[in-house]
Amino acid sequence: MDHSLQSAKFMKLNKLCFTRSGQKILDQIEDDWPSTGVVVLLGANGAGKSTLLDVIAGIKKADSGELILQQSHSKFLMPEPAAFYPYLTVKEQLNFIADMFVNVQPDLQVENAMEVWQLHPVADKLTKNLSLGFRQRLSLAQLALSNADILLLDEPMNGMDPEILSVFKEQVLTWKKTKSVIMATHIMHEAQILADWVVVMFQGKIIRSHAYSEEISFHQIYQKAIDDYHLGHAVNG
Ligand SMILES: Nc1ncnc2c1ncn2[C@@H]1O[C@H](COP(=O)(O)OP(=O)(O)OP(=O)(O)O)[C@@H](O)[C@H]1O
Repeated sequence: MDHSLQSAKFMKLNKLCFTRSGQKILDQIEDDWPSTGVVVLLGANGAGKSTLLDVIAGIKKADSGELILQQSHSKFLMPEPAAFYPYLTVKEQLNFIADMFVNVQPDLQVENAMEVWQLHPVADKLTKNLSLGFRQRLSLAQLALSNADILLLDEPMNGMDPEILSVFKEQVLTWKKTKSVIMATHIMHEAQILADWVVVMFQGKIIRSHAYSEEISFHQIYQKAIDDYHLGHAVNG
């Protein structure tokens, strides 16, 4: 574990709230996250992970509270499900993203992204006809082309075959040296290999958040966080 991560905080979540139809989807979210490395968000279905990523990305606006970044940063979200222009081919979709984000040698960078994420077999396929695994690859290729320094990944490992999963892990380990990678996932045993920081969400709240040390599994951290939360509630109640 890199202990410098604990001091080099860069993103402050200050009492973020997001309520819809009377449900507190984000309930006074408060936390500080490090400037580089991988922050993993764990939580049951409906805990609020995707909503939090959307608020950080700026796709959803919190009803109250604020997100404070130490400097200005570019952000790029890999949403779940992945979203593309349905009638563009894979190659056209990547060229479109490169036009927006890539200043230097866009053709070369598109080619490189296609190579890394093994997209050549589907280069001329319409994005609407891609399988789940290839949609994830294309979404990750877009993320790489964005050159953003905060990468927000919502369930990135869904549908990946073992070969592309190992490419994914290799890429994340490279990205995390210089970028902040914030990832929501249910695939705990793979995520814990990549993590520097772990966050557990429950019913719109962050109930645990700390630097991650490999001595203890995500499964144990998650279970203990939930147990302690219920115990705290029982004691307080
Ligand atoms: N715009 C909205 N209007 C009403 N309810 C919403 C809205 N956005 C999210 N929700 C609800 O907020 C809750 C949290 O959803 P969210 O997708 O953030 O959870 P999650 O932790 O990502 O879940 P999962 O693991 O299933 O992806 C869910 O109950 C969802 O139905």
